[in-house]
Amino acid sequence: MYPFSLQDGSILIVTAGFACHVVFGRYEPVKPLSHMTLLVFVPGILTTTVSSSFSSTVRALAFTYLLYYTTILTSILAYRLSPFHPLAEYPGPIPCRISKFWMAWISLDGKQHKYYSKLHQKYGDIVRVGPNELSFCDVNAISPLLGYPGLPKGPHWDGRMAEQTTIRALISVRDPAEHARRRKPWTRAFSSAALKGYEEILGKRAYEFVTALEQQKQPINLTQWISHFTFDFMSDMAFGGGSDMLRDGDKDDTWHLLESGLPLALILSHVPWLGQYYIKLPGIGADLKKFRSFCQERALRRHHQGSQSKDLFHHLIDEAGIERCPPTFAEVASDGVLAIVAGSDTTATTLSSLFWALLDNPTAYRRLQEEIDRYYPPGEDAVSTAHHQQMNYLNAVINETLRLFPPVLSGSQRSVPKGSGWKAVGPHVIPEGTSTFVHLYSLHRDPRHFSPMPNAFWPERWLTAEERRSFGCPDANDLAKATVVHNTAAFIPFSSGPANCVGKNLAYQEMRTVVCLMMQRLDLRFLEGYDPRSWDHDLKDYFVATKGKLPVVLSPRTCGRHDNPIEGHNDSELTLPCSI
Ligand code: HEM
Repeated sequence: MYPFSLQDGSILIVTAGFACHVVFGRYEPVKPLSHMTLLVFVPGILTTTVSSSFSSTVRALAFTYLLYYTTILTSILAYRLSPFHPLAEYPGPIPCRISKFWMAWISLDGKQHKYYSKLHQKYGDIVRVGPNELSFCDVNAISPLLGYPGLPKGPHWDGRMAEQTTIRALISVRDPAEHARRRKPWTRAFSSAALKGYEEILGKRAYEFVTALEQQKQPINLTQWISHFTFDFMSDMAFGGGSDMLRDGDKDDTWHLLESGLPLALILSHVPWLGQYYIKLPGIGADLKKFRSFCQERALRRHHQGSQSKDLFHHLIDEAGIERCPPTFAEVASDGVLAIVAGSDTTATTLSSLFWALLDNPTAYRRLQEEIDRYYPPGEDAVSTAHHQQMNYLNAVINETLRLFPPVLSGSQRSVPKGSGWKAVGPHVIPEGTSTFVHLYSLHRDPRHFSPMPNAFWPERWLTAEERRSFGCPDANDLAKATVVHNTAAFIPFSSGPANCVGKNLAYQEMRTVVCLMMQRLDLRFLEGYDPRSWDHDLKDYFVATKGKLPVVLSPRTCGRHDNPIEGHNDSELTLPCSI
């Protein structure tokens, strides 16, 4: 080694730095041992080439590491910003193009959906939001990216589910063939026949929920009550019970564990290789780890108890013995955790947003109340699903809520597999190794698809002009003159294609049942002093949205039809169409 001059040694270090960047770019090593080798051992060995030029080993080490890291960083920076990068043609802010750490930083405050939305307004329908990632606000991208055969799930799951080293939850299975195999029991679990079987479990929980609400004499935080209800219901479905948050509150801190782990999970999804460190460090992500082991323990208990009813677990574990190759317990346990996370927070967010929107829009509240009173007058069983399909206004209110506040605000990632070459999305070529997603928040509020008032809660947009008239909308005539754009192809709150939300029908059933029962039996109003504008402000995007408080005052309805309990409230959104 000693014959090296400082110049020769430096050239060697710089060359090794470039080589290191190439290795990272091509093989994307994630294991800490690979990182140690490339980032610690290699420069350590290279120090010997320059040590004779320095008065001490410490100085030689400092020089080598500094030069090595500077070379790597310069090389990465130059490449990612250069016209030679495969995504060079796509516009995006410089920090996004340089590193995913930027998005990890931006997403910390839960406002990444707003950030992406601003980027789409500035840069257009396709934005480069990471060195190798594109966000789409383009209805024509839905089918190529998400539809059949679509693209496999993206690497963001590698970080999010890092501790699931051997068996992964369905949502994060990246191999399409394996994903299709794992999805089979889920599809059966949400067939029409299976859903019919869940009516009893749902009805029982919904009655408990609304009865408990009826007893509340003081103002309540409705989001918390709804969250506890959805959690109890999904626990019934996934683990045959074991949770009674409605009765006991969050005494085990479970809901807190679920939501407090979300910001870290989002960071890990932006920088997936960090996941390998997260699983090894005992203090990091304790809440996330605790929540997952809590669910796993419930799954184990449910497995030992055996079947009490045909719940979700019954189908997932294949208790009926239908599958030739039944899923393993490990697979089902990890899917049980998924059922709780995917099934409770999403519906809780939608239901909470729905009641917020109704209370903020008295005309919509009144119209829905009238419809519910027509189909479910006093004495009528409001948890029966018999009328759900005919209830156009109810379905319009749910869809309008999902349009404005999709619980997965920024959509779910896909990636163009390495070795596949590229993927065509209309006239655009998306090179292999690129991660992509359709940004739901931007797409759902795009005036090219939803107009007028793309940012306003206006359920009437989901009705035909004829239906609008049948509701006696005073705005119907004015709207007949306005151009109403309503492109349902751009409405994908449950994503799309072979890996979309498999629980969609259960979610609709649950939301319709709860809304009908609550509005049959309760009047709601905002607590005086509550500022409705805080809802949007408090809504945070941690892949699954989290929401703020919704303070409401409840009063039992004594007879079926009531005057609008919030008559006189300033209903600014709904006066707008008349002035178009
Ligand atoms: C309003 C309610 C809900 C919304 C808006 C929603 C939305 C979504 C979205 C956007 C995805 C990602 C799909 C993708 O990767 O493309 C997803 C996946 C999933 N959801 Fe839902 N979800 C809801 C309720 C539920 C419920 C009640 C369940 C029941 C357990 C559920 C179970 C799942 C599962 C298992 C997946 C993974 C599907 C797969 O990868 O094949 N979801 N959901």
